[in-house]
Amino acid sequence: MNYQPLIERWQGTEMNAWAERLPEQLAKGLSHQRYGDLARWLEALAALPNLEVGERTLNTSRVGATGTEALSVEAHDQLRQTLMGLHPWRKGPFELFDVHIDTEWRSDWKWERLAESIAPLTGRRVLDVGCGSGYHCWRMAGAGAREVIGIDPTPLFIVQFWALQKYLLQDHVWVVPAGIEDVPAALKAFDTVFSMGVLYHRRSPMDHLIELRDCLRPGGELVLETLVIEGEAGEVLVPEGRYARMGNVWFLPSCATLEGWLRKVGFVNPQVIDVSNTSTDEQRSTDWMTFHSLANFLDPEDPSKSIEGYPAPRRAIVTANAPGKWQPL
Ligand SMILES: Nc1ncnc2c1ncn2[C@@H]1O[C@H](C[S@+](CC[C@H]([NH3+])C(=O)[O-])CC(=O)[O-])[C@@H](O)[C@H]1O
Repeated sequence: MNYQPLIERWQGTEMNAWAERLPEQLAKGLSHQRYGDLARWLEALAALPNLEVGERTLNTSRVGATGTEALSVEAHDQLRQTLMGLHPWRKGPFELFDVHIDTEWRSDWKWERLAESIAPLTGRRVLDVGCGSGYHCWRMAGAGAREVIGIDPTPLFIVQFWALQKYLLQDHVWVVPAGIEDVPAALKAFDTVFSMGVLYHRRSPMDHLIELRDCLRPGGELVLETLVIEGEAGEVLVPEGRYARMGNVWFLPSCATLEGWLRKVGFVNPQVIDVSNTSTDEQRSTDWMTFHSLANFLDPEDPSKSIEGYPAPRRAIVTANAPGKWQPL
């Protein structure tokens, strides 16, 4: 997990402030003292076999790599077992040398819902906040982005990213162990910023939107995906306890409320590009994520409700622009 090339790439550019902070963030975000399982995950990473890659696919549903020739049964099993050592795999799917990593989420479905409705990523510098193991980061690179930086504070996902990167070898795709609060203030360096599945985890949604705005270059595009409720402008659900078994869920606005929040903090032209109920086909337990999943988080008598009696998960994707005129890099 060598971040030195990224630091060198950023030095002396508009990313310099982050280059200076990154060593400290890495030490904190990948600390063996804080994360007891890290040593085991790093062992799995080191045990991945060296395999010759024939083709890499970044712009299809199953992101991954194929070999120049079929793997032996033993090599296939070794790869599968080693990758299984990084359980749970939540975001995907991936396919490495015929090993299909059937993740908890069909993240490709989310990508399909937004890909045609966002500003083309060609040549853009992109930030993906809360990127997990980086599934969407590779899709962004596959769509032509010049540089993709994912951030996620969960160290297992960082190790999963490096496991995939061993075979995908993209020098313009990085996942950094950091939260949005670790991005230097007012960086204004990204052409497109994605925040998907993060806003409802933030105690202060307005502050999150402001942080996202301040990552963007003038006129840059925000792609925001979050849980919403049906309702009018001004309506918002703040679940008192858990929501769909998640403990850290704060604000679920209606789409109209969310658009109002975006305008209030200075975004222009908010557009709802998709609203979908999450199905138990999209989020489910698999061999690669054996814990409970959405089906266990819904009311067994009435799947239109969460197990706590709130409306079942429904997600909206909204785009909006930072103020100003966007110019290509
Ligand atoms: N402060 C933080 N800053 C950044 N990320 C955070 C923070 N706190 C938690 N996360 C990370 O945000 C991700 C949220 S999942 C969305 C994944 C992907 N985007 C998806 O849209 O499929 C939720 C979902 O399943 O919807 C997790 O990987 C956390 O570690």
